[in-house]
Amino acid sequence: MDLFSSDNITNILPFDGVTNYHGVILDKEKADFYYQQLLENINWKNDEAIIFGKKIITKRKVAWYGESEYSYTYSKVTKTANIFTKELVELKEIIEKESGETYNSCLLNLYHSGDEGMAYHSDGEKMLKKNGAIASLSLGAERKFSFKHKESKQRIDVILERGSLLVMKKDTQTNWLHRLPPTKKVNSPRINLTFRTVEI
Ligand SMILES: O=C(O)CCC(=O)C(=O)O
Ligand SMILES: [Fe+2]
Repeated sequence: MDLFSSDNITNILPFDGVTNYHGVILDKEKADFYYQQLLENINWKNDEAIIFGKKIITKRKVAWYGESEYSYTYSKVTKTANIFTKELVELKEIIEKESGETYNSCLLNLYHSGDEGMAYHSDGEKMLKKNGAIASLSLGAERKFSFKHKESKQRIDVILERGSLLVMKKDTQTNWLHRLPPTKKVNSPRINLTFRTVEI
């Protein structure tokens, strides 16, 4: 396999958006190294969200990092970002080079097993740069990821391999929802990093 080549980048969406799957961009050794580092050194917290007016705590853990300690609102709860660690700066540089885009923040998700996932949504928070690229790096267990068109309801599935990069661009968030479906087939953890641009 030719790592770091741009030959095999494909837009997995048939229309109304551009979402490029770059395949595996980190070799096994690097993917394992960063997975372990992030598992140990990230300030993981159970996510809080307000759903139908009630505060809920998710099993999945999350963490927000950025270039400064900006405050942000996610799932109707306001929090403060952590400052990028050395490993996150390294990964950001690798991903910026691979995707040809820049980012100033990162949302990390830790799914302990296949029981944990994320429901259909699009990433359209007000603070996010409109139509800015969102680059998703997957570490640990391989999981299925699904898109659903908001009108036609067409579904597109992709397997996010360990060390792979998926970049959602242009009007993807306007026209498509995405989710990480729970699965009985996976019983080991996965870490996902989504690099984004927030307007501070
Ligand atoms: O875990 C993933 O692959 C995606 C996470 C996601 O969609 C998000 O954090 O907005
Ligand atoms: Fe998302």
